[in-house]
Amino acid sequence: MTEKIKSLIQLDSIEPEALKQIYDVASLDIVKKLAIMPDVHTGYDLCIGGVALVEEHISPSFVGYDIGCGMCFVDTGIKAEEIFKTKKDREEIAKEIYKEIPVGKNIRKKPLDYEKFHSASGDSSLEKKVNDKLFHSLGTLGSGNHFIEIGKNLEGNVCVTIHSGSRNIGHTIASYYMKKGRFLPLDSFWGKAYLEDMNFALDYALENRLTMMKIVLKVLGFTEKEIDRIIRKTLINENHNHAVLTDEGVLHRKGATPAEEGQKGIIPANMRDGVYITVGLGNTEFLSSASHGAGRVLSRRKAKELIDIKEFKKVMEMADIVAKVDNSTLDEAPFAYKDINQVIKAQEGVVIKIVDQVRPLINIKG
Ligand SMILES: Nc1nc2c(ncn2[C@@H]2O[C@H](COP(=O)(O)O)[C@@H](O)[C@H]2O)c(=O)[nH]1
Ligand SMILES: [Mn+2]
Repeated sequence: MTEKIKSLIQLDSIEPEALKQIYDVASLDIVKKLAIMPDVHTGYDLCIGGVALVEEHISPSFVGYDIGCGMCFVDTGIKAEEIFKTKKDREEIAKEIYKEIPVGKNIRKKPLDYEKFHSASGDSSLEKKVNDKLFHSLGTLGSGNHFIEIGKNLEGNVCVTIHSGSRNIGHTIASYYMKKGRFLPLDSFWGKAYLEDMNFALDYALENRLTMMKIVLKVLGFTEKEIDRIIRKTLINENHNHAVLTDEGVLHRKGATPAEEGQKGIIPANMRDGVYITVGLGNTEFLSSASHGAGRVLSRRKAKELIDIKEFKKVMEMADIVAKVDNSTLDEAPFAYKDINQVIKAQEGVVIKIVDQVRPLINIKG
């Protein structure tokens, strides 16, 4: 069983609950291979930071509730000093983004255009539930650690990163299919239906992030033509929770950045340390995947209990980042996450190489 597991970090350094999930999953006959990323922590069924190659079956719980959660990034090519002369300029931009993009549990007052959901299950009550939220949820951020971050890369250019998923749409689809079984045969009615409906949620997640990206670029003062050019030339938009059909089996990523050879990716650290831009090395030993972040060291409850708000305010002020820094975001403080340097060290040169780094100037959270 252990020969199926390939881990980018020492197994004995992993929290016991996540380790139990790793052994449970690896013990299943239909699981051919399991790769563990350095940001691994306990998840639902398959651990977060787990990539499982499964024979002829697809698993709704291995993909998880936030189908298509992922990252979106652009480099505007414009120097930060040209857009932000003062801190006040950054505060104004943050205010404007909060006005234009619903965050937390909020959704849009006016619906946006999107293709209606027709479920492959044929279940009209599932369709209604999804369609009721579909058009008002597009271009909305969500809560927790979903974020919009405007930063400055190594060249000094303004870059934008967005972390969000398929909102309530993916959650509704995931909850529905999880009741149909832990593993659905690919050639069964429920297997085929889940695959199709999951793909709908994956596309929706990509569009959700892209919609927000266009709004942020508009708020930053770019014209439609400039926005099209920035997106055409520099966009990275990838899902880190998904299942993909491959010749070897069904590849499930639960919190892992796709890292096929030459594929660009985004690894976020935390609201102080920003993001890394990566290129995949296509290392099949680790199922062509990398970490999707730093990963938590403190649960939300423990973070609220243990982190000193004064310390949180101090480090964010020292880094000169415009952000919501109060009790509501205490569980998102940099100390709630693993040290990103260690996480990068565990995978650089093995599954990815780093090509850029972006330091935050503005951070938006729900
Ligand atoms: N640059 C930022 N990175 C952040 C922030 N908040 C969290 N994070 C990182 O993102 C991943 C996402 O994890 P997921 O399981 O929810 O997809 C997390 O592990 C952190 O490393 C932020 O505000 N800015
Ligand atoms: Mn995510």
